[in-house]
Amino acid sequence: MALDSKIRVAIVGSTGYGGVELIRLLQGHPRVDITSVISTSSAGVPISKGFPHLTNIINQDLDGLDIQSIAQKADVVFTATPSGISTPLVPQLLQAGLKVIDLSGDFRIKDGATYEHWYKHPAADPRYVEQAVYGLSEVFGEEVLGKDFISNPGCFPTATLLGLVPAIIAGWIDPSSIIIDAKSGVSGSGRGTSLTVHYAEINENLRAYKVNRHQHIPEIEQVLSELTGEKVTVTFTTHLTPMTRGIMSTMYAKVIGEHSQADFVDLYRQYYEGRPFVRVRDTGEWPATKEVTGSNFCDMGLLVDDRTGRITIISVIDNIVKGASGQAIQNLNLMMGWEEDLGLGYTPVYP
Ligand SMILES: NC(=O)C1=CN([C@@H]2O[C@H](COP(=O)(O)OP(=O)(O)OC[C@H]3O[C@@H](n4cnc5c(N)ncnc54)[C@H](OP(=O)(O)O)[C@@H]3O)[C@@H](O)[C@H]2O)C=CC1
Ligand SMILES: CC(=O)N[C@@H](CCC(=O)OP(=O)(O)O)C(=O)O
Repeated sequence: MALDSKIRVAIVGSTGYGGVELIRLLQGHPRVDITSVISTSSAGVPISKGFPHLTNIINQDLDGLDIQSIAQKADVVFTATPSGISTPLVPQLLQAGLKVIDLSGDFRIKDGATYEHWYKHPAADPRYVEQAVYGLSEVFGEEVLGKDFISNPGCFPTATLLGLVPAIIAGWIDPSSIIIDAKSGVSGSGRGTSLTVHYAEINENLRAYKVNRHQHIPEIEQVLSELTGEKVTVTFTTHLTPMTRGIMSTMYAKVIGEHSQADFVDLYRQYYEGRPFVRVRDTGEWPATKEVTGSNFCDMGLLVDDRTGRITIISVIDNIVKGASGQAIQNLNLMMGWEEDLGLGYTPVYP
């Protein structure tokens, strides 16, 4: 491919939050042309009809979902579809010769029985689950290069794993002691309405949900188990907060060995050196969700408590950007061998 040539991209689920965000971000990408935006419910309608903020930005009608048509129009497909939809869809796209980046949870969990236990519907064909590369960019990015099929991580696992991985790999925290307390804005649950995200239910309210049964628990445990070589289980509680975007993951773990606060900050900065999207704060400074809104950054702070022997790590992301569409584009860049941050240089929107 010539240096200045562009690849053609299609988006399935382009009327959802993840899909619309892919359009916003990809419009600024120098090596991508969006050639098909796909909707099962609004085919034939101009995308700007439902999303007036895209008027003059993308001048296209929504296409219906047709595999052969996608294969003619595109080289790469993002599937930003609800859980269960990608299971039969992605194999068809791959068989048609397309490269796929799937934003759903359908191909993240390597063990089919575990997937079915947590997601409550049938697991995907194990051959495709095996083929999928888990695209937590800063940790497994090297495995993404040249691959055809990337399973993009979940939003909570992205914030949480980026906060835990350096200490876990170094063996500086006890894997059996990890407790994670996470909060999300309501856009994390997608564009479909439900009583829980009704304004009167969420405004000025804070609610824990899916306690001990969240589908991201096996995803976090799978990665930590792979990295430590032992079976890791975590306590993980999610909360819904009255904000539109943002995830904050607060993690606690027992420190192993004699490692000071300065040692931990050095460890994290070294691990993420050269990675453009992770920013480790100075001691005593803590990130807030607004400091990453609209961007692909993951900001984190950490503090060792000598009194309890525990460390507290706080990590924030924008759930739709680094937690979904931004990381998916980061994976596209890594897959194609481009600069990791190509087209992703967005400064957070503040305030
Ligand atoms: N929102 C977030 O913060 C994050 C989301 N994710 C994951 O990304 C995926 C998309 O999430 P999100 O955009 O929030 O979800 P939304 O509910 O906002 O959008 C999903 C889209 O999928 C399309 N769709 C529905 N049924 C089908 C079908 N049978 N075939 C093809 N397309 C279909 C719909 O569009 P239409 O009816 O027009 O076809 C809909 O707009 C999900 O798997 C989600 O779990 C992951 C990380 C974070
Ligand atoms: C606020 C909110 O409801 N968030 C969703 C995130 C869902 C998601 O991203 O699902 P997959 O990654 O599994 O596809 C949740 O907690 O279930």
